[in-house]
Amino acid sequence: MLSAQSLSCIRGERPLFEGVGFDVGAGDLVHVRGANGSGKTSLLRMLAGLALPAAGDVLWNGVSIASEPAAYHRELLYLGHLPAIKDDLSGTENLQLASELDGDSLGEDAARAALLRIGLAGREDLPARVLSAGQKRRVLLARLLTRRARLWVLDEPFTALDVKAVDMLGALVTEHLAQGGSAVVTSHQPLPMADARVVQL
Ligand SMILES: Nc1ncnc2c1ncn2[C@@H]1O[C@H](COP(=O)(O)OP(=O)(O)OP(=O)(O)O)[C@@H](O)[C@H]1O
Repeated sequence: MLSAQSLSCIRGERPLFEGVGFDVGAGDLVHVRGANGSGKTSLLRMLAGLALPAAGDVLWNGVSIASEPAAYHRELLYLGHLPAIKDDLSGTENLQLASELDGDSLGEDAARAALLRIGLAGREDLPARVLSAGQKRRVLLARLLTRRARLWVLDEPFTALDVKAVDMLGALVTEHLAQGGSAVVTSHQPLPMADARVVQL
């Protein structure tokens, strides 16, 4: 269970938000909403342990994520809103590299299978630099298939996706929740998945 407790964020001199609190248990989906610049990405970076709150704390199963970061990161999959993929590497290589950075090992066949399922058949070996924006995002999203994590923290995952890919991602999140996973998602659009709890910044 993830617990955001009275989180405050200050950027420069400006308080962005304060007193933000919510819990995310097994099977829960939280939709973080707010205008451009309201602090959604800043909040998600705090939840991922990549930024410290000005006040408040983030707990995972009752323990501050700052005190046991390694244990927390094994349970977490954070996908930022800019495609964090290497342009010179193919989709397959990008997935394998991401897995290595997580301390795991992903076989080439498994990487290819994930890319196939995410709709990139025939594009597996192209350098990411020649992929379209939506295809690059699909490479990033393929990590949802190749890495087991109980908590998904996804920043604008629907950006640049076509209608089919939006449905596919919605189905992946729904499946993850049905298996007892949890997810925190930012999106300017209503989510295609049912029963999201909205946190408004
Ligand atoms: N390191 C920083 N120093 C100063 N200001 C920052 C820093 N990082 C972010 N900001 C500012 O904090 C505000 C919130 O940024 P953030 O990316 O969290 O917003 P957001 O809600 O995700 O926006 P969007 O909907 O446009 O993606 C913005 O005004 C941004 O310019």
